[in-house]
Amino acid sequence: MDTTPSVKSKIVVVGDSQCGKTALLNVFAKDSFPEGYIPTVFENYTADFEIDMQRVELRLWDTSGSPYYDNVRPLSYPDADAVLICFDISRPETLDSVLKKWRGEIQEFCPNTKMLLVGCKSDLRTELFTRSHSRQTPVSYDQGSNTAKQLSAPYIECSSLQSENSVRDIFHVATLACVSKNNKNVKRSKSSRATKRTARSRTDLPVAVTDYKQTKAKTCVVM
Ligand SMILES: Nc1nc2c(ncn2[C@@H]2O[C@H](COP(=O)(O)OP(=O)(O)OP(=O)(O)O)[C@@H](O)[C@H]2O)c(=O)[nH]1
Repeated sequence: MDTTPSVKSKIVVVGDSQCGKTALLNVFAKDSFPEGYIPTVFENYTADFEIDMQRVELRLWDTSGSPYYDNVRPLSYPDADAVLICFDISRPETLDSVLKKWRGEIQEFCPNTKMLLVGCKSDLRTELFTRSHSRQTPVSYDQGSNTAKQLSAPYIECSSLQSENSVRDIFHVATLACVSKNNKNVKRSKSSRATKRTARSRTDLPVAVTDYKQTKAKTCVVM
C-alpha cells in the first residue's frame, strides 16, 4: 500500500504504581500480556499505526508510578505529543491521584501536551470481583468520565488482560491526538482507516472517544 512519509509521535504513559501501564504497552506493542508484576523505572517501546494512509511511528514511554521516581520521571516529558494518564478501575484512589498528582505534574513539565485519561483493568469492574476480592467499589464509567471532563481530555477504558481491541482503541485515540497536533491536514472520515500494523478500523469506539474525534485541535493545548 502506498503511504505518505511517516511521522513520528511520542506518547508518555503515567499513572499510579501497578495501575496497568506496562501491561497496556506490552499488549499494544508486543501483543502479549506480561506474566507477573515487575516494577518499571523507564522503558521504551515502538509501534506503527496508520491513519488516512499516513504511517505514524509511535515512540511509547513507560514510566514508574512510584513516588520514589518523582524526581526522574519528568525526564520523560520533553517533546511528548500526548500523555496517557492511567488509573486502575478497581482502585478508586488511583483515580483520585489523577487530579491530585498527575494533572499538576503534566501541567508543570509539559503544559502544552494533550492528555487522555485511561481507565485500566475494566475486567475488574464486576460485582463478582467486588464481592470476593475488594471492599472498595470500583470506579464507574461516569466517575472516570467526570474526571476526564475536569482535565478537558477524552476518557477511554480498556482491559489489557481480556481485550486487545480495547487496548488498540486507546492508541487509536492517542494517535489521532498526536496527528491532529502534528499535521492539521490529516482528517478522519467515515471511510478512513486506522490500523496498528495490520489491525482494522474500529467502528464501536465509546461515546467519549467519538466525541473526541469531532474535536478539532488547532494547536497543542491541554484539551
Ligand atoms: N485483571 C487485570 N489485571 C491487570 C491488567 N493490566 C495489568 N494488570 C495487572 O496489574 C499489575 C500491575 O500491572 P503493570 O502493568 O505492571 O502496572 P504499572 O502501572 O506498569 O506499574 P508500575 O511499574 O509500578 O508503575 C500486574 O499484576 C498486572 O498483571 C488488566 O487489564 N486486568
